[in-house]
Amino acid sequence: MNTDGLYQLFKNHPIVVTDSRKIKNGSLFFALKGENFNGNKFAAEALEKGAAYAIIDEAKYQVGNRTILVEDVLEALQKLARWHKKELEIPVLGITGSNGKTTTKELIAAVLSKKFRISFTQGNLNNHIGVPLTLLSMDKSTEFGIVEMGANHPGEIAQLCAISDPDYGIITNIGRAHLEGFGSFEAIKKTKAELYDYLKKKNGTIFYNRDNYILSELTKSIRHKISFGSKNADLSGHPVFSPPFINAEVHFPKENLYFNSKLTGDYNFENIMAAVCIGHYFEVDPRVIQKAIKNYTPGNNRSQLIEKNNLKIIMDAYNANPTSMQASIESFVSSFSNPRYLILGDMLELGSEELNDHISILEKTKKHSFSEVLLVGNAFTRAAKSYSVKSFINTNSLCHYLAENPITEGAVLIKGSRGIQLEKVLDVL
Ligand SMILES: CC(=O)N[C@H]1[C@@H](OP(=O)(O)OP(=O)(O)OC[C@H]2O[C@@H](n3ccc(=O)[nH]c3=O)[C@H](O)[C@@H]2O)O[C@H](CO)[C@@H](O)[C@@H]1O[C@H](C)C(=O)N[C@@H](C)C(=O)N[C@H](CCC(=O)N[C@@H](CCC[C@@H](N)C(=O)O)C(=O)O)C(=O)O
Ligand SMILES: Nc1ncnc2c1ncn2[C@@H]1O[C@H](COP(=O)(O)OP(=O)(O)OP(=O)(O)O)[C@@H](O)[C@H]1O
Ligand SMILES: C[C@@H](N)C(=O)N[C@H](C)C(=O)O
Repeated sequence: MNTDGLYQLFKNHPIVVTDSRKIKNGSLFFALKGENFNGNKFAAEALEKGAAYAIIDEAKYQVGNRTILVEDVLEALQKLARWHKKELEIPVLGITGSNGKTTTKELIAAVLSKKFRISFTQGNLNNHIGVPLTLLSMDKSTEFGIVEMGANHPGEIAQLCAISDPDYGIITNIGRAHLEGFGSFEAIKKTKAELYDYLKKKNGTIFYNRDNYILSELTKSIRHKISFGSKNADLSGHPVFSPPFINAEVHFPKENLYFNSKLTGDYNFENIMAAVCIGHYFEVDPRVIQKAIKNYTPGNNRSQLIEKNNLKIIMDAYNANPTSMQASIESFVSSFSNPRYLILGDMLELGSEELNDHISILEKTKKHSFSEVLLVGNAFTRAAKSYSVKSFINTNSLCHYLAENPITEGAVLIKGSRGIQLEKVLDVL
């Protein structure tokens, strides 16, 4: 069946499900292939459980007339999403970047939802499957779409733009994340800039951080652009540190307004400014924007402040790369004095630069004084050999150590890649 045909089915059954364990009545089940399973095998089960149709790409799994055979299920899902976006005729804002995509997206969503009926990426569903699912969750009532786009290899943002067809875009920043898949910083830059390339071609509008040199350079040839930042920007403001939270004073044409947040980490200033700028552009009342920013509480181990026993814990264990780890440590140092502790986990997916990048972080930690630096993971353990810091092969070993040697007071930064599971440390603090 072609995309037009599928779209007719989708119009009558506008709920897309990709997991037979989570079937909804009357839904369309897309039988994806993944690392562990072949979704085709669950087509019959999905239909039994109430799916209206199952979209498959292996003829041997056809059952009756409610299995729809396509060439490639993933491709069919992506094409359907693109078709749907065109049919909806709503503006879509695309967000990519190395760090801060989800936080910025959540802040923008909080702001724009005060004026529009919006639909936006849930959690981190930002890849070649998550982006189509996000688009297909939008319906006729949606007035504005916000789509987060993630990448760990070259060309991926162009592919996601082709699916989501954004009208507006923002790159949060470009840093050294997922170097293993990209191969080089230049490749990261080129891939992220694919969002600008796409918008340039369709005369779309981009929002960018004027303080960021790389982004300012990349936007030079773009016509429709709106900047934010600390100076010389269309909307300027400056960070106001209220440790451990970061706030912003923003200079609107007629007044200066103060934006409180529940976000730790001074790097969140740019995320807040992005949301304020985009809200202002779409004419959300600045005082309404203030409230939206103030009410946003980060979750899922992203720059969270947790107070436990006598400790102030910055839980930042959702992900890590050289750029964000450096930003996190710097912000921690300017927020807290001793007693302060660093618990750092490996930064994953760095490829051949792994050892050097971990050593660089240790060099940075030497410039400040900490009550203790505790490291977790293979890369940090190798890097730590010539430093007087303790390292542990995994989080469980660190937990055993902390149970015997508790941290009793002060501030603790917990930062590491998702795979290191540093959040488990919270149980023993
Ligand atoms: C395909 C899928 O959605 N898989 C999810 C599923 O995995 P599972 O282990 O169950 O098996 P398979 O993937 O092999 O299964 C194939 C299909 O079979 C279905 N199925 C299985 C068993 C059964 O009984 N019935 C069935 O119907 C199954 O549902 C599959 O459809 O569950 C896992 C646990 O919940 C999910 O983790 C897994 O999700 C995959 C990884 C996925 O891609 N999900 C997207 C919706 C998504 O957007 N996920 C994001 C990840 C975003 C991310 O990491 N972004 C990076 C950058 C982007 C990199 C990109 N190149 C990439 O590789 O992803 C970033 O840094 O931001 C998320 O989950 O957060
Ligand atoms: N503007 C920023 N600059 C540097 N680091 C940041 C910035 N914003 C967030 N971070 C760091 O990145 C972590 C994850 O934030 P967030 O989930 O918003 O990023 P993301 O880009 O969506 O991540 P992912 O690619 O894994 O989805 C934060 O906890 C923080 O440590
Ligand atoms: C969690 C995932 N989106 C990610 O960013 N992974 C990297 C490798 C990390 O956890 O640091």
